[in-house]
Amino acid sequence: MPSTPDTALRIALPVPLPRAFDYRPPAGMDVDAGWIGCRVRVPFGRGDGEQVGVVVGVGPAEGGGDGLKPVLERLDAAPLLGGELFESLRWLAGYYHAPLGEVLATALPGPIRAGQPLPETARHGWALTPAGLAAAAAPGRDGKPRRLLLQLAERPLGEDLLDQQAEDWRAAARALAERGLAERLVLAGRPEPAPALPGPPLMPAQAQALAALREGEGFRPCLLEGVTGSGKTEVYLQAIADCLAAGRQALVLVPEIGLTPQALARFRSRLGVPVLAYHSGLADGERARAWTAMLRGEARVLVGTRSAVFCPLPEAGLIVVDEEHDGSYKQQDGIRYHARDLALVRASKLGVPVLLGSATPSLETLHNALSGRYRHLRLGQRAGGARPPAVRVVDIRKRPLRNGLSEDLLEAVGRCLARGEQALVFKNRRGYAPVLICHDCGWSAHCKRCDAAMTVHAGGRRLICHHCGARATPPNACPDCASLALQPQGAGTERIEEALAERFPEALMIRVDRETTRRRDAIEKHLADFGDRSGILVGTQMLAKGHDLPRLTLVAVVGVDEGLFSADFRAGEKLAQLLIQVAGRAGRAQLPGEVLLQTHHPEHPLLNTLLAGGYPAVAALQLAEREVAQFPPYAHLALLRAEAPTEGDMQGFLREAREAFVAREGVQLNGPMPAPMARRAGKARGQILLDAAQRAPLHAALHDWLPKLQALKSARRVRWSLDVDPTDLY
Ligand SMILES: Nc1ncnc2c1ncn2[C@@H]1O[C@H](COP(=O)(O)OP(=O)(O)OP(=O)(O)O)[C@@H](O)[C@H]1O
Ligand SMILES: [Zn+2]
Repeated sequence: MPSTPDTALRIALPVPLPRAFDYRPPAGMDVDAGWIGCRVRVPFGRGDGEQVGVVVGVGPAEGGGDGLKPVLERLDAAPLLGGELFESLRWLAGYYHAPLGEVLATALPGPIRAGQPLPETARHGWALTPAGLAAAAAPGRDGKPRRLLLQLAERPLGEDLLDQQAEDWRAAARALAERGLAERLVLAGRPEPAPALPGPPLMPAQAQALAALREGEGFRPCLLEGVTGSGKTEVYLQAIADCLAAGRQALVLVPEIGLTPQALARFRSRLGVPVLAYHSGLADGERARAWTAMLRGEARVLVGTRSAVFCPLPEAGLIVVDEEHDGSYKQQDGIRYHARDLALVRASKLGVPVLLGSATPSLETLHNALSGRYRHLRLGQRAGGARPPAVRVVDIRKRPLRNGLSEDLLEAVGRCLARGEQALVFKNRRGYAPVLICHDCGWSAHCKRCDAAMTVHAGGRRLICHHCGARATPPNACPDCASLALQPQGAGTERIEEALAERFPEALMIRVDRETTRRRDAIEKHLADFGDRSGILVGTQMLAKGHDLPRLTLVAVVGVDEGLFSADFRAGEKLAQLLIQVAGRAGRAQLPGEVLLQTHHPEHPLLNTLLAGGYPAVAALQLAEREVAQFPPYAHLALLRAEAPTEGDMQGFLREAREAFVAREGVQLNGPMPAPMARRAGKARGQILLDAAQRAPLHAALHDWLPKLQALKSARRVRWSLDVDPTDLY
């Protein structure tokens, strides 16, 4: 459209205001729809403040063009956020009731958001210098640098190919560069496809799933429900290979702890094209490069965690969401989006299949599959001849326990070690023991700032609050009754490790939890050190998925009971998922596996259902309960959370929020009520829960409510947020 004096550019800025801002085009420039999706630099705020925003509209200025400030600079010649991605982000802003400017800022990698030019995405490689060639011809000491030197003597190699061969070539390359033997350079042309390793021939169920996926055209949401070890990843790999052969790009989302070097190496060795990784552990520049390489179509496959769902897919062919039930797909602050749900929306706008895989699908997804909205593909058996593990409940009522471990469990570990195999003792909690309790009066050590017990660490010498990180020294005597009978209650991983070491002093043992594995690759290192030697692994949920340990034949679960009784309506679903996932670590190869569940409640319906019918039976039971109670997926929720230094401010805001709510047919407002954890880090916390049988009235109600909340004076004294489809009610 030709610019008139009134034409304005509507710009979304990364500020917490739910509107776009009008600016005048730069002097003497015509603007048209081609500006939409481009970044611009604009004056904003007082003085010479500036912001980088994205043009979201072009048209007559609201209230005339007078007085509008001009755009300072257009940063992109062609739209950065075009077509589908832009539409999907608009959907996201609408659905989560978040300002579009903040959504766009969340979607863009840091340097791009900050207005930097798009990074260079040319492929880099390594080649030998003349000195390097001479060194390669001469004899030398063997080692990683030497092996790389000999490889490069044959021809220069791209970094993507080097990545495909070994994760740790960079240190060797640096060592060669420091000695002037090799140098990094830009490679011309497209990557030559590396030889892809062939996969095993598919089993009939896998072949059927793949055939069903190939059927039809356009958007096809599919649930691939396959028991652990049934070969879901093989199906993804074949589907991705199809997609690549058709000349299209694939996006694979994996959970936070699923993006292991092992997993990446499997994708890389099997696909024969560079596979980019995308996760929060990457440097900003690397993320910007991966994002841009997808935008330019140079990259064909990207495997990443939650935020990878924002990668451009101009030539999309497939989206895979592995372990679709995993909690890490939901962002728990800022814009509280669910990456799986956004993946579905993107696939539908892109007109491509989306494959949701899990052994333990979320009840939301399962409900969609059972009601026919998604195709339901099943893999009922383990691949490669592995049998499902035998599961046994160990009743520990009135049985003596050694540091929380029953004799049955210890004997099973002993038998496993005697066979020369590996045992995993799994506890869904870290720390030496959960709480310090006075055996005489019942006093327990609580965090001064949170409504939570502190956890005993370091063999009893330290208390840590796992909610705010506060540390304290345990008192010598009970502050309430002066008794000296202070005892740690319950068994954490440290204490289990101690108990096992006492019983099996000779056994090789490692503990894998957040304390021992701060770094992303630490688990891998632990497991590599362990190798396939016989021994005991003690761990928390970090070990529950993803890892393939062929000699692991016994999984013993301690502390099942904590998950059986909880206020959270999702607790049963989460416990069943965790038990199935951790049980899935046992007996994945040729050796048969055994699983022990140690509990005080052997009659609990959830455990019995799980034993008799596996996850599908538990899911059916839970779905029936949710239907009766009208919880998701049979109802839709939105949660308004508020926290403030004083109880009064928090309650005042929630009271006014309730008054500002306009009643709407089909939407129930519950509260204000205290949050399940009513104090955290010294702040009082409360909430209001909205529920509705239908989404539309819920969203209409939120749409009316939000501007009123923003206008409340009391809102300035609290921190508040709105969570659409909350996954936990804390
Ligand atoms: N058709 C097949 N023939 C032989 N072995 C197979 C076949 N498909 C998969 N496998 C092997 O079985 C094991 C499990 O397969 P895979 O990792 O694909 O399963 P999964 O369902 O993705 O596992 P998880 O439970 O970790 O999600 C792997 O070692 C894999 O190489
Ligand atoms: Zn605390």
